[in-house]
Formats: sequence, structure tokens, C-alpha cells
Amino acid sequence: MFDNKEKTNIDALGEFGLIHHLTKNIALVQKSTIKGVGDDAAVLDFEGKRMLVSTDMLLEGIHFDLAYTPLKHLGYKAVQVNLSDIYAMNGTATQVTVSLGMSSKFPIEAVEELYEGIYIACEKYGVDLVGGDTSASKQGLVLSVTSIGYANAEDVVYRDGAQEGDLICVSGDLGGAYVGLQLLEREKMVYLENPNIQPDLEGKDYIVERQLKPEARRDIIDLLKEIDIKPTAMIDVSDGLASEIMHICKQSQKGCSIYEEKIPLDPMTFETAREFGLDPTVCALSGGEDYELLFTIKQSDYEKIKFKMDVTIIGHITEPASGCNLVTKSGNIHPLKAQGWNAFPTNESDTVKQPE
Ligand SMILES: Nc1ncnc2c1ncn2[C@@H]1O[C@H](COP(=O)(O)OP(=O)(O)O)[C@@H](O)[C@H]1O
Ligand SMILES: Cc1ncc(C[n+]2csc(CCOP(=O)(O)OP(=O)(O)O)c2C)c(N)n1
Ligand SMILES: [Mg+2]
Repeated sequence: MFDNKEKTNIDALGEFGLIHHLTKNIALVQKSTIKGVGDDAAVLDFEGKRMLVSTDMLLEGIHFDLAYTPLKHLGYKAVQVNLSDIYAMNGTATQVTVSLGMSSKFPIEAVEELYEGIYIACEKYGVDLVGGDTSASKQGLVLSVTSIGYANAEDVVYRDGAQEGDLICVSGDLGGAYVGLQLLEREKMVYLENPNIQPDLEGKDYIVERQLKPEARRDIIDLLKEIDIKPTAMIDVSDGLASEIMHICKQSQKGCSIYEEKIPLDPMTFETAREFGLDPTVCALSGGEDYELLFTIKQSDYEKIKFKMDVTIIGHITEPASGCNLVTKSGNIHPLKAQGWNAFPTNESDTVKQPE
């Protein structure tokens, strides 16, 4: 889905011409970028700091559907989901590389829109695009981003540092991206049945944005620094709260209690989930793509964080023997299921149904 109606064949530029066309206006902003696009490798200098590197790939049909994903948003999202991993290490993101596999029938105007989104994200977060790869693809659009960043050795936060008694915190609200996806999928079906009917997304901007235009939480990393908290463990929520807290607990060799009533849900997420006959709690636990930060802090840091608007305490870390549990609104205790979003579902029911 792209807005520009002109269609110039990529053959007009060729691979190197296209790369030049897409990257010729880059103005480097990071001190650590010594050499960006244009040689065999980018050259970066971090002056003795720890370097952080992360990669995530987005595939058409698996991670996105071009029927309702504007290319500009896709480019923006591809960068955000990768920056999110650097922030989840408590780092500063500084560079990205972007690799692209696409049909040679993809017009140049379409790639330009994709890159417009990529550049908007880079500019907003102050990162340099320093390289990538471009190839033809026979089956759909493939977009792979690598993000690079740094942190002082003593500031890096891993998944394995949670201690018994630590408080479990999450930024923002959860489940919105998943409910937004349900809405977009429904409107796609309506459109396919009758192309004269225009998509009805009125009043649903927030959850549609959560799906199409997520924001990596650099502001939370800044906030934690400001209030002088170093989390004991941290992860970003790409696969759903249940899967992510279980990663922290498994790697930290601990258990946890999460309180259903504390899970932050936006009212529009809640209402729309109900309209779809979905349990909003399940959307938060297993929906994914929220790109919020889930982290644990020492109890002694409670006073520093308790009034921070965009952080919610949702539970605590326990001894490993008790396992990972959800305490429901009615006070029942359910073991959490390790069921995040699965790119390799064996059957349909694997995709998002969680607890009873
Ligand atoms: N094909 C692969 N080869 C090597 N390492 C991989 C591969 N796929 C994933 N990983 C690594 O496995 C870990 C977990 O990956 P993943 O679940 O995708 O994490 P995230 O949600 O942060 O993207 C990461 O350290 C990632 O770099
Ligand atoms: C067409 C389409 N199908 C499914 C989804 C939902 N979805 C895409 S990626 C994702 C979770 C994260 O993907 P993954 O590849 O597991 O990322 P990682 O954990 O490696 O960061 C979800 C729930 C979507 N947005 N669009
Ligand atoms: Mg990954």
C-alpha cells in the first residue's frame, strides 16, 4: 500500500543506482559514525564502551500485510522494533543497517515511501543509517534491520538479573497493537467482500497506531536514568507479556506473580477487545507487538517510581519453585503459559488463545 501513483521501474536505476538514490542525502549525526554507507563495512568508534547489536526481520505475510500497511509506516515500524531491543538493554541506539528483499516489479516510488518512514524514525531517534543490502525477492517483501548502540559496562541490563522480591514494572499499556491488528484484518475482509465499502476505523486511531506506528520507549530509559534506577532485569514486549516475563524468570531462575487487575490496558483496547469477543487480559498476555519495556526493580526503589505516570507495577518476583503465575481479578491463581506470538504456528489455535 503506497500513496504515490507514479510507477518507475527499478531497472531505470539498477541496484547501485537505487542504493545511491536512497542514501545520497544521509547527514550523519552520531559522533561514533566514522564511515557510513559507501565502503565494504561501516566504521564505528565507541571509545571503550560496550557495543550493543540486535537484528529483527519483517516478512510480508508473516509480520505485515501490505493490504493495510502503508509502506511509510512499515519503514518506521521496522526501525522502531529494532531500536526497542537496544533500549531493552538500557543502551543508547546510534546506528541502523537496513536490508531489503523485494520484487523487481516494486516501483521506485514505493521504495521511496518505505525509506521515508525509515528516515523519519532515524531522525526522530537520532540514529544514523550506515549500511544494508538490497536484493530481488521472488516471494514478497523482506525487511531486515540491524540496530547498533552502546552503554557503559556497568549500565547494561540483562534478562537474567531479577531477584526474589523485586517489583515487576511495565511501561505504557498492553494489548493495543493486537486489538488494532484484529480491526485492520476485519476491515480487510469487509473490503475484499465488497470493494465499494470504505474501511471504518473511525474513533479507533489509538489502537490502529499501536499496530502500524509503534514507538520504542527511549523516554523510559531516560526516565530511569533521571530517577536513578537501574533495573535488575529488562526485556521489551514484542511477543506478549506472558512470554516476556517468562524469559526474565527462566533466565533469572526465579518465579513471579502478576496481578491481572494491575495490567495496564487502554480503554479503547478494552472496549474493542470486548467487541471482538476477546478477553482484554489475554490480548495483553499473548497479543504482542506492544514494544513497551518490562523490567524488574529492587523494592527499595519503589518510592522513586511509584508516582511515575507511564510505569505500572504489575507484580513481583518469587522463588523459582512457585513458578510463573497470574493472580486473576477473582483471586484465582493460574500458571502463565509460555505462549507468545508464534511465527511458526502448527495450527490456527496456536496463534493467540491464552488462559481460561
Ligand atoms: N537465526 C539466528 N541465529 C543466531 N541467533 C539468533 C537467531 N535468531 C535469533 N537469535 C538470537 O536469539 C535470541 C532471542 O531472539 P528473539 O526471540 O528474536 O529476541 P527478540 O525478541 O529480542 O528479537 C537473541 O539473542 C537473538 O539474537
Ligand atoms: C500480517 C500480520 N500477521 C501477524 C502479525 C502479528 N505479529 C507480527 S510480529 C509479532 C511479534 C513479534 O515478532 P517476532 O518475529 O517474534 O519478533 P521478535 O520477538 O524476534 O522481536 C506479531 C504478534 C502482524 N502484525 N501482521
Ligand atoms: Mg528477534
